[in-house]
Amino acid sequence: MFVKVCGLSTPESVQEAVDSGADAVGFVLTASPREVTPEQVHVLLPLVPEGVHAVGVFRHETAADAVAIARKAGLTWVQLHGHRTADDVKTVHDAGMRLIRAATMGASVEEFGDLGEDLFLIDAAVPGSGEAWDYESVQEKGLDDRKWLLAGGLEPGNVAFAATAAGAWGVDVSSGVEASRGVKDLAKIRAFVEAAKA
Ligand SMILES: O=C(O)c1ccccc1NCC(=O)[C@H](O)[C@H](O)COP(=O)(O)O
Repeated sequence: MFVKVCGLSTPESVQEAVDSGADAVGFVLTASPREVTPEQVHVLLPLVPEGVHAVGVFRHETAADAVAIARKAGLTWVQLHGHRTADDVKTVHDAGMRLIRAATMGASVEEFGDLGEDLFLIDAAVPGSGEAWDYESVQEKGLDDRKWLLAGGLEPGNVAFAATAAGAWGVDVSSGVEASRGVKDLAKIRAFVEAAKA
């Protein structure tokens, strides 16, 4: 099970995610209680070993702006929330970067299609809100062999059930490993990664 821990902003939380075995870590470079600057990401990046994807997360930015900010931060992966098109995927790939494209269950049939992204993510209506949803309902979307991540309201206690119910290839978490909004709980990060990997 691929595991991404998102919304990291301190050396301790990045180190804990990496040591716990996370496959990817996310840095929120858009308006959020978890927002970090490209300069902060630069300081945190040396803690992320080769093989663990470091991802810049964006919501309202254009793909071109996201690429520019990610480049400034030293990142080669971007995660784009919101309505996105094949042109956005091309913009990211033309920049030599890789893309996690995020959608919600309310997205159109086209948005649920494979637009060429490297990973697809299905999230709650409001990203980073900690809201759980009907994970099993994804099964009706026919994602079959797609590489996709489940997100929204996951936590150490429900990740195994949720990933199984949804048939997810991987999982992504932020709120469920926090002590309070924007403040990561190191023990919860470890418990989450262990539960997901188990
Ligand atoms: O974390 C945010 O505040 C955020 C803001 C804008 C776009 C994306 C954001 N976060 C994305 C993530 O942290 C994950 O992809 C996912 O939404 C986590 O959901 P949850 O575990 O329910 O917080």
